[in-house]
Amino acid sequence: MQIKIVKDKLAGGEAAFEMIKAGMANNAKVLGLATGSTPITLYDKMTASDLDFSNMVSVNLDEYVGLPASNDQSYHYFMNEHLFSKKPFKATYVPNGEAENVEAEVERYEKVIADNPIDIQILGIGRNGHIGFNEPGSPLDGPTHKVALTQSTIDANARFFENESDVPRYAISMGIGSIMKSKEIILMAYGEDKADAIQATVEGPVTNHVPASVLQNHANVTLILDEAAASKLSK
Ligand SMILES: N[C@@H]1[C@@H](O)[C@H](O)[C@@H](COP(=O)(O)O)O[C@@H]1O
Repeated sequence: MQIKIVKDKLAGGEAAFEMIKAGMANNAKVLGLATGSTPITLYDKMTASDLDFSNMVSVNLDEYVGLPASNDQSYHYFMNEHLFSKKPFKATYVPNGEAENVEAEVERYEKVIADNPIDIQILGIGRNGHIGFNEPGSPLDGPTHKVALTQSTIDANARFFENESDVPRYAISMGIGSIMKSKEIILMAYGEDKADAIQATVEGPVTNHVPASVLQNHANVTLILDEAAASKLSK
């Protein structure tokens, strides 16, 4: 793993942007995209730039089950708000959380990934080490699947909803196996809330108790961290 320590999340977004730009100059065509607060500075940088994404395809990691795309907490809404409404892409894919048949949607989405192999995957990380919505205990080689969110993730997301009971309990997520097929992976983490997860990801054993630790087995991973997120690393 390569580790880049940056001053703050603005510098982190810029560093990730430069890597995407270099990847696109090197023929990258498919970006794997993430939601959460972490990638916002990257998306801001992308929308402010004159880099042309109209030949690029994007494939998002995950979506809540049961939230309509019009709900401002859905990941469809988030992506439109922060990126897609401002930067045209050739095609953008996000799992359909409103699908009546979730199993069929999971299969359709895995086919989307197979048809659009991801060149550069952007990741954030949950406080418990989850990537996408692959919670601790997820198989390290699994495909897209329906996930029951853990209480820690529900609690972390509760601040965005009026009541805790409004937080969705399920999501559709790209599997860890699907993520690991990406040619290049950029994981960003900022703030001391993420320090334990980053320490376990980088220095702990590869275990599905810390899903991000599997990235140790990937040949091309860069972690972009601020000082606080990197503060528990031993070197
Ligand atoms: N499914 C998303 C993840 O993709 C994201 O990495 C995580 C951390 O969010 P934040 O970046 O807001 O800390 O939140 C959610 O669980």
